[in-house]
Amino acid sequence: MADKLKDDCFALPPGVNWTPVDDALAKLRETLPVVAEAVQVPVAQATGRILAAPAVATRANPPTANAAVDGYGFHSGAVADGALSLPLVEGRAAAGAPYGAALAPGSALRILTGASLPEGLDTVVLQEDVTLEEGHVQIPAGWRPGANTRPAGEDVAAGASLLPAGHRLRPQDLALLAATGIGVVSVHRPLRVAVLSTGDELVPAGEPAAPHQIYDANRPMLAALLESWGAEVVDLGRAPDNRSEILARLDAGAEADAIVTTGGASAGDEDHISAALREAGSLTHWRIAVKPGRPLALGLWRGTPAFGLPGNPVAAFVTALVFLRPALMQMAGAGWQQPAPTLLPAAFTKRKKAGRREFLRARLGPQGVEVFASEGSGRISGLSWARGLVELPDDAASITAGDLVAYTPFTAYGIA
Ligand SMILES: Nc1nc2c(c(=O)[nH]1)N[C@H]1C(S)=C(S)[C@@H](COP(=O)(O)OP(=O)(O)OC[C@H]3O[C@@H](n4cnc5c(N)ncnc54)[C@H](O)[C@@H]3O)O[C@H]1N2
Ligand code: MOO
Repeated sequence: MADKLKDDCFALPPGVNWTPVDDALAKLRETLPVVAEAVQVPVAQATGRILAAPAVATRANPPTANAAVDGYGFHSGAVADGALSLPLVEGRAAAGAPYGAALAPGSALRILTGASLPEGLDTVVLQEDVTLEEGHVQIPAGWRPGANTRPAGEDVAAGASLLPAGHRLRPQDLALLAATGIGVVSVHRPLRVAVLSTGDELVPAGEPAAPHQIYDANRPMLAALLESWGAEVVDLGRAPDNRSEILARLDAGAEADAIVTTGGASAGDEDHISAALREAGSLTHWRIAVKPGRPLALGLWRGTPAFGLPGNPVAAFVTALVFLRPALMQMAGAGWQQPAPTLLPAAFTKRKKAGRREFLRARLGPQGVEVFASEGSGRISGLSWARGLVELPDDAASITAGDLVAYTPFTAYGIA
């Protein structure tokens, strides 16, 4: 009957077991182990790497009490309150060049920013606030004992916990490790992830293409995503829709820690990825109740986790963020990472059916969260337009402008 046929490429066909998003995520989280071993690397090479052990300060920061400004120092306990005229001793204290003796009570010393405070000096007056006359420093009233000094360890005490295992090191973390005496850190080696595009129609970017051919958009996108998540990419290239060719590439990918493919995840005659995983008896999940991305195929290929992402670039991108990223982060030693969305007012109207979660390309505008004009899964331009995703719940929903919706910026998915 014609009225049973729907013009809806996202309709959930009856009689199929659709796995809810949360169930598929929970299964990945339960089953995927940490596979990246710990290695020792110099701090200067550790940005983007994941700590394999907690980092503990081996030294205080700052290691000694020191001057916060360029000026003149003295001991507050050895002088009266109010304006002072103190004899200036010879020499000075500078960062890296300590004074090397105790300062005589009642005298003043030239001291520069970062210099360790010598014994007998606990207060520094800014050089702009004093005058020098006949070997004396004239200090106006109003100075405070201890002014312009930084106590030892005010930032970090020796032995303090700095960062937990599983933390991904950022440039500023390298400063913290270096400052607290750490030269070498224990980090997980990067995960090696094999990437394969499948489809007879695919041509690499920049090459001549016949009208029936399309450019391989997924592989550069996925390789860049993986790199920004700290993985090393093993490029398996693109395979035609040929079973034995695809099996050979999957075998090559099994040398890596994980395999990511796009295309051939659905149920068509040329959908070899889902068929290969099914025939190997290792397809653990297929058909997720999600839009876009429902033909996501999750399984093992010769013991290596394989993520068969859908071919449509929008579906490949969304499933990479939602399923692949937390899974790889866990395997890499960073722990399961699912960003918590922020509730923000919608600047759109939308009705959705029950039974599947939906992710829309979104960005923030003056009226709230805007969504891309089309939900088409081949509309790659919407990925560049967007700054994040809106996640609509599994249940039916009717959203009108001003309703709160769950928005997650791409930055929370580790994309700059
Ligand atoms: N009978 C059914 N047909 C389809 C279903 C279904 O459940 N039943 N699901 C639809 C959905 S939803 C999606 S998403 C697609 C994904 O299917 P595949 O993973 O098998 O992908 P392909 O058929 O190979 O390709 C889909 C589409 O994407 C283009 N593509 C593929 N690879 C790339 C690439 N590397 N760069 C750019 N574009 C690519 C390809 O040319 C196709 O246009 O299946 C629906 N069909
Ligand atoms: O899941 Mo398929 O998501 O067109 O878009």
